[in-house]
Parts: sequence; C-alpha cells; structure tokens
Amino acid sequence: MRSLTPPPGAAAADRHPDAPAPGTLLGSHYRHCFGCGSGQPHGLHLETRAGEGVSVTAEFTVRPVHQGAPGLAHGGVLTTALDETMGSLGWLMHVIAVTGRLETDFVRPVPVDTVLHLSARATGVHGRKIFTSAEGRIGGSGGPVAVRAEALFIQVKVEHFTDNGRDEEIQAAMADPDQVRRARAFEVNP
Ligand SMILES: CCCCCCCC(=O)SCCNC(=O)CCNC(=O)[C@H](O)C(C)(C)COP(=O)(O)OP(=O)(O)OC[C@H]1O[C@@H](n2cnc3c(N)ncnc32)[C@H](O)[C@@H]1OP(=O)(O)O
Repeated sequence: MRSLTPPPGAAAADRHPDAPAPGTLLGSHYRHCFGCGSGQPHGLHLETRAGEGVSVTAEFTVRPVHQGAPGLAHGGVLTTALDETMGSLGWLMHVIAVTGRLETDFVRPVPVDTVLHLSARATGVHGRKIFTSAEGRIGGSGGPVAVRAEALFIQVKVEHFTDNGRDEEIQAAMADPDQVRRARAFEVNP
C-alpha cells in the first residue's frame, strides 16, 4: 500500500502569487465536469472558494439523484465531492495535476438535502507529487464530520488531456472562442 503521507524531505505547498484571494469563488473549470459543471444536470455543482495558503472550502448539496441507499448519499458520490475539492487545490498552486490515489473514510451517513461543507488543503509536495487531505461536515463548517479523505495528485502536462481525451470533447474545448474557458477546460491558469 503506497502512503498518502508526505515523505521526509517533502516541501510545503506553495501558493502561487497570482492565486485568487481567500474567499474568492473559483467557479467551474469546465462546464461538463461532473463535480462542478453547470452542464451536468445530475452533477454535484460544487461551489469552491479559495482559502488561506493552499486550502479551499466547498459546498455540496446532496440531491435525490445522488442517493445510494434510500434517503442517503451514495459513498462514491461523496468521494467525488472530496476528489473535486482536493483537485481544485492545483488551481491555487498554478499546476495541472490529476488524482493518482484517493482514500476515503465514511464516518457517518449523509442524508439527502444535507449541505456538506468541505475543506481541503495541500499537506506537502515531493517532486511531481502533491499530498492533500479533506473532510466534509454536515450542515456547516462546525458540524459533525461525515467524510474524510487523503489523496495524492500527480502533476501532468496538458498533453495528459489532449492526448487521451475523446477527440470530440477535446476539439470542442479547443474551439471555444473564450480564451479563459479554453484554458480552464484543461485546468491551465489563464
Ligand atoms: C479543478 C480540477 C478538478 C479535477 C477533478 C478531480 C481530479 C480527478 O479526478 S483527475 C481524474 C482521475 N485521475 C486520472 O485519470 C489519472 C490516471 N492516471 C494516470 O494518468 C497516471 O497513472 C498518472 C499521470 C497519475 C501517473 O503516471 P506518470 O505520469 O507516468 O507518473 P509515474 O512516473 O508513474 O509516477 C510519478 C510518481 O507518482 C507515484 N504514483 C503514481 N501513481 C501512484 C498511485 N496510484 N499511488 C501512489 N503513488 C503513485 C509514483 O510512485 C512516482 O513517485 P516517485 O516520483 O516518488 O517515484
């Protein structure tokens, strides 16, 4: 089992000087992203804000389409919310990174209609590896912890997406006349 704890010699994560100020809503990076995009009717529609240092907060409202058991959120959906929240940390560091490994603890059940308050931070950087952790609390930032996760993100080049994504979506994203949207679809800071 490979560790999700930064190894000895890992550096602290660096907030990019041009990172959005704490409190700024980051907005969706890609309209069709299942985590944050407005173009996904059943998506999570996560709203993420920059925090201090390399940290973010996010809110996810659990809707009936997110059920696993009757009236309860599906665990995989909750993991997606954690993944998306930790994934947006790269935005504050101005790096492109994808999830390599993610481990979730499900601490308590999360009913439909819950507003899950998520927070995530980068815990260290080692070469291309970015170590992160996150938690989700029920009802507010002081509410009971429902889920916790640790994840390892790995920095990649933009070709990770352009070489591997389905051609139809890659072409559509690259043809977007809006330069900012075009860049953000590939997680590149404009
Ligand atoms: C705002 C943005 C929101 C984003 C949405 C949320 C994020 C996502 O869900 S991204 C989608 C899910 N992730 C993916 O599809 C990634 C698929 N995997 C891959 O493409 C590749 O395996 C990739 C890029 C992660 C790593 O491959 P590669 O670039 O060849 O790296 P590689 O050289 O093997 O490994 C680099 C380092 O990472 C480590 N590593 C790689 N994979 C893992 C893993 N699964 N677990 C632990 N360590 C790993 C290696 O051991 C190596 O460590 P070291 O430098 O100490 O030797």
